[in-house]
Amino acid sequence: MKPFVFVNLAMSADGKLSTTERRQVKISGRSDFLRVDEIKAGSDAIMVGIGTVIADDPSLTVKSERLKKERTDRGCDENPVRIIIDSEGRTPENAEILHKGPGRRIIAVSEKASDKNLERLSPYADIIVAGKDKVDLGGVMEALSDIGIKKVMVEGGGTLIWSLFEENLIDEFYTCIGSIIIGGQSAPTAADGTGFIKEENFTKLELIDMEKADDGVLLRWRVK
Ligand SMILES: NC(=O)C1=CN([C@@H]2O[C@H](COP(=O)(O)OP(=O)(O)OC[C@H]3O[C@@H](n4cnc5c(N)ncnc54)[C@H](OP(=O)(O)O)[C@@H]3O)[C@@H](O)[C@H]2O)C=CC1
Ligand SMILES: Nc1nc(O)c(N)c(N[C@@H]2O[C@H](COP(=O)(O)O)[C@@H](O)[C@H]2O)n1
Repeated sequence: MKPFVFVNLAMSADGKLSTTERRQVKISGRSDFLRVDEIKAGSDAIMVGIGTVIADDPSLTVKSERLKKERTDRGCDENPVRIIIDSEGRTPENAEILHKGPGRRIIAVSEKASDKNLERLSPYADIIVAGKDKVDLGGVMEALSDIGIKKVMVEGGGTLIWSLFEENLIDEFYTCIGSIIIGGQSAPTAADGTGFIKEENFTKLELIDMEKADDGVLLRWRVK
């Protein structure tokens, strides 16, 4: 069993998630910020790769007081369970995600993570060990389902999302395309990694919704 998994990203009109320096940039506008807060508050868990934690130092907290209250009124923590995919347990101890706002944190590591790192991180997060070198994402999804997590929002970045597509673990894919060009061959995109080579392996999507969002457009796709 696996939870329902959806990706939400903001990308530039040329398909970039940030700059070649992998610096966090503002891509979407105010109305998208509010939409993202709503879908985050409606999720049981929110997942990012260690690359995003190191580049952006996000907190991944729910921002609106109303949405936080709605969560606590229905018996949930203010914030969804925050999950980091981090083979070696490199997450910095002072990362925002480990400190800001109440709620459970999980760091999914592989067997490569040192005991020292596991000891270092265990005061801040529950640890799931899955996979030999890289984190076994299918195994993590099963473990999440076993602890009652039904809906996972993936915030990025492109390396993690690529692996989730490759392993057919994504159900829906939402992108807010902003009205800027970032450019740069090595700037991250929505699905980096090795890429599919054969057309028959491409992930096929069905467009379920599109709407204007500020100066950009929000596209919602379902994986066929
Ligand atoms: N615009 C937007 O909406 C967003 C933009 N971003 C941007 O994306 C960039 C970060 O993305 P990126 O560098 O791709 O990093 P990711 O956040 O995708 O993290 C990737 C890392 O996760 C670890 N990992 C462990 N197991 C796996 C696995 N099975 N598959 C894939 N990864 C695994 C690897 O590190 P290890 O081997 O050490 O475990 C890997 O390098 C930043 O520039 C950030 O600003 C990020 C989120 C949203
Ligand atoms: N939805 C969206 N729009 C943008 O313009 C963005 N730059 C991002 N980036 C991601 O949002 C996360 C920030 O989380 P916190 O505010 O710290 O909770 C982070 O992962 C960014 O990469 N998203």
